Amino acid sequence: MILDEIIEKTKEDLERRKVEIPLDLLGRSLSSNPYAPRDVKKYLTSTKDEPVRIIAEVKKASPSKGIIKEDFDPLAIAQEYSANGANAISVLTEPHYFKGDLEYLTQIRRYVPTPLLRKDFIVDKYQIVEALVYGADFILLIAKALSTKELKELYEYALYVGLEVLVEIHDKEDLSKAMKCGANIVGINHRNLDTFEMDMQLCDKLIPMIPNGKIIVAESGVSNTETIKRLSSIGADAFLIGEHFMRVPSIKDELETFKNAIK
Ligand SMILES: O=C(O)c1ccccc1NCC(=O)[C@H](O)[C@H](O)COP(=O)(O)O
Repeated sequence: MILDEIIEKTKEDLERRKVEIPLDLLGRSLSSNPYAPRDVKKYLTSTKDEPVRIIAEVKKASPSKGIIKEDFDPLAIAQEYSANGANAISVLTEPHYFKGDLEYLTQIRRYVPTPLLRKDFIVDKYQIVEALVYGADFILLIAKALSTKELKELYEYALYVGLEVLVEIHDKEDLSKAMKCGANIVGINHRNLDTFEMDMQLCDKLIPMIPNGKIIVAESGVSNTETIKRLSSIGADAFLIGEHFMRVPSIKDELETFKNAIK
């Protein structure tokens, strides 16, 4: 199972990083951290004036597609997203399967004003402190990868250090975990992270089960305005889009089209 494999590798790497830079040392660098996390909820909540919110992803590769973008310049991509109306930017930091890097967060945070998501497989408080130190505003927690207790502990720790959390779900059990931890931002991932199968009808099943007042993010496989219009009409606030933006000839044109899907 690919998700288990990624988590296993993540834990191995983590043990090494914890020896290289122990948590207290990592935490100490926060006293000189120039980047306070922004409150991302206001950036991701759909409003009458700006109904479609976009989290645009900086994504070089993935387990399902291999290398997606050969000539990959994370800063240039993030600058283009920011200049053309992305409400947040998702930065993949997992190195083995997505060819990401934690340093991308810092590079982008230095020059780009848009809020940043650390998109990784977070299983430990150490990674949350890293997210803060490297310049993220919010993190991803994948319900499928964590027990209810782990999810709640990591969620509360993230909020405690000032980071918001996107809690990702794929089925009813995940949703139940997300609600138990009190998630405010719920991401519905159309992609099954073990089989890579896409279920573009998943929001239709899960959104009606989510209590009012939550910010809902539709994740993966979004590549046209019809999907954005349809999912917005049933309650999606925001859309997390990676591969599609990596492959289009003009990010500017595509972002503009998606942002104006509802008028
Ligand atoms: O993208 C994958 O192949 C993948 C495989 C296993 C675990 C996670 C995976 N992707 C992470 C994501 O959730 C997506 O990068 C994100 O939702 C954007 O999806 P897309 O627009 O389809 O690139």
